[in-house]
Amino acid sequence: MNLAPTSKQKPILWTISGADCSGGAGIAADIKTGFSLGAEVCSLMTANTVQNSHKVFSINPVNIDVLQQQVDALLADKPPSVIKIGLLANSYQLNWLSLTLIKLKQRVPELAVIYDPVGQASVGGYLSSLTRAELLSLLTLVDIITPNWQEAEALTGLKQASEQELAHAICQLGAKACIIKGGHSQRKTSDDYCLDTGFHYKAQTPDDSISYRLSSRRYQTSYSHGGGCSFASALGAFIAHGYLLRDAFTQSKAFINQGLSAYQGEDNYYGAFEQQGWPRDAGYFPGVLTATGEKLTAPFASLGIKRQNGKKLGLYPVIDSLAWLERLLPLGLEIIQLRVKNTDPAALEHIIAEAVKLAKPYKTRLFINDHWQLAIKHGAYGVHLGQEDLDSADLAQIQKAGLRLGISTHGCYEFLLAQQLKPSYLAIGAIFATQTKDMTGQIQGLDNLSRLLALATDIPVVAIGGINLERAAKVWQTGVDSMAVVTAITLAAEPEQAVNRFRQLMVG
Ligand SMILES: Cc1ncc(COP(=O)(O)OP(=O)(O)O)c(N)n1
Ligand SMILES: Cc1ncsc1CCOP(=O)(O)O
Ligand SMILES: [Mg+2]
Repeated sequence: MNLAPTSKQKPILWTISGADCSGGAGIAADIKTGFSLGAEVCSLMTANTVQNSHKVFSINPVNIDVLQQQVDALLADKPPSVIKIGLLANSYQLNWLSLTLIKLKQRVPELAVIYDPVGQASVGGYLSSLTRAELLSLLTLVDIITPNWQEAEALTGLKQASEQELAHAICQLGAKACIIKGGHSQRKTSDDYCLDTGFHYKAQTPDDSISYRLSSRRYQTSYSHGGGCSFASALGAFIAHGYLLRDAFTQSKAFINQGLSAYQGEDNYYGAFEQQGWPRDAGYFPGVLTATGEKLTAPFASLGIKRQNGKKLGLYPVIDSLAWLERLLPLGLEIIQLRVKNTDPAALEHIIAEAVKLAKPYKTRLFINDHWQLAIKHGAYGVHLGQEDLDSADLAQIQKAGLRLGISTHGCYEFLLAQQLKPSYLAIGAIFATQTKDMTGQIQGLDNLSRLLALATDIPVVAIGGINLERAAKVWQTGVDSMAVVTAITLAAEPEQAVNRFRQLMVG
C-alpha cells in the first residue's frame, strides 16, 4: 500500500457484470460506486437483463465475441488495476473469462480480481445457469471472492458451518481471500467475515491465514437493491486506490452502512442502494472484533491531554541513546521515546533504568519502545508497542502497573482495532517514505491521515514517518496532536535549532 498520491490519474476498475434495467444492481451499481469513490469504471456487459422490483423476466447473455472486442479495445488505453466480476450468464462466458484472466494477469501482474458470485437476484429468480463445478473452476484466478453465506454454502456444499469454516473452505478451493457478507444473513450475526490467505502483502497458505471480522448494527431499509454489487465494487475501488485488503474491507463496510442509512424506515418501496461518496463519518464505520480487546475494558492511564481540549503533545522525538536523552530533556518537550534496537539484554536494562532516572526531574513523558517488561520494572512513564507486539505483550499487566500505552497503527482497520483497547495515544504511520524503518506497503499519505483523524475519539493521535521540517506544516494542518520524528532531529546539523523550528510551526 502506498496511499501517497503519485499522479492525479484515477485508478481504473473494470466491471464484467450484467446490466440491470431497473437501475439498482450490476453495472449500474458498479458505475455509481466507482464514481462515488473516485475510480474510473469500464463496463463489460455480460447480460442485458430485464427485471423490475418484482421479478427477473429475462437474462439475454451477450456474445463472448463482443466481450473480447471490449477487452482488446480497453487494453489499448485503459488497462485495469482491478477487475470486478459479477453476473456470468453461461458457461461460454465462464470459459472465455478464465482464459482472459490468465492472459490479463500475465500482462498486468499486479491485477486484483474480485468475484461477487451473483447467483440469485434479490427480487427472486436465478440470474446464472452455471453449475457449482463450473464456478469452482474460476476460483484459482480469483483474489477475493465475496459471497453471502447462502452463496458460500452453495459453493462449498457445507451446511451449518461457521463463517470462518466457510471462508476457509472457499480459500482451499483456490480463492486467495474470501469475504463472507453477513448482510442478508438469517443467522444471529450480521458480521462480515474476511479470511485473507495471501493477497497483497504476505505469502501464506490457507492454514497460515489472517482473519478479520467486522460488525455493524442492522439497518432497516428497503433501499438496498444493488448493495451486494456495490460492496464488491467499493472493495475494488479501495483496492485500486492502493488500500490493503483489511482497510478496503473496513471502508467498504462503512460505505455500505452509509448508503443503507440514507432512507431508513421508508417502507414498501423497493429502492436502489444509494452511493454517498467516500465514508468519513466515524458513525458508519464497523466495529472491529478482537479477542485481545475483549479482555480489557478500562482505559489505559491518560497523558492528561485530550484531543478535543486544545492542548497538544507537540513534537515527539524518538531517539536511541542516553546521550540523546540527556541532550533533549532540558528542552522542555512534552514527550520523548527511547527506541533501542539490537542491544544485548544487560546493556538494554542498564539503558532503560538510566533513562527513567534521567527523565524523573523533568515534566517530559518518557516512553520506552518495545521493552514493556523493563519499562514496568523500572517505572517508566509509558510504553510504545507495535502491532506485532500486541499479541505477545501482557496489556493487562501494563495497565495494572499504571503505565501509559502508545500503539502503532497503519490504516483504518488497525486504528479502529487499537482504539478499542483505549490506549493513552495512537500513532499513525508511516505518513511518508522513511529511511529509518522498512515501511514498505504501509505509506499512509496526508489524505489518509486526515481520514483516520476523522475516526479518532478523545485519544491523542501521533503522526510518524518521513516527517521533516519541510513537510511538517502540512502534517500539522491535518489536526494531529503530535508529530514523532527520528532523523529530522538526529541527523539535523543543529538538533536544538531543529526542535525549535518544529515547535514554532506547531504553535496554534
Ligand atoms: C510514536 C511512534 N509511532 C510508531 C512507532 C513504531 O513502533 P513499532 O511499530 O513498534 O516499530 P518499531 O519502532 O519498534 O520499529 C514508534 N516507535 N513510535
Ligand atoms: C519508527 C517508525 N515507525 C513508523 S515510521 C518510523 C520511522 C520514523 O523515522 P523518520 O522520522 O526518520 O522518518
Ligand atoms: Mg516496536
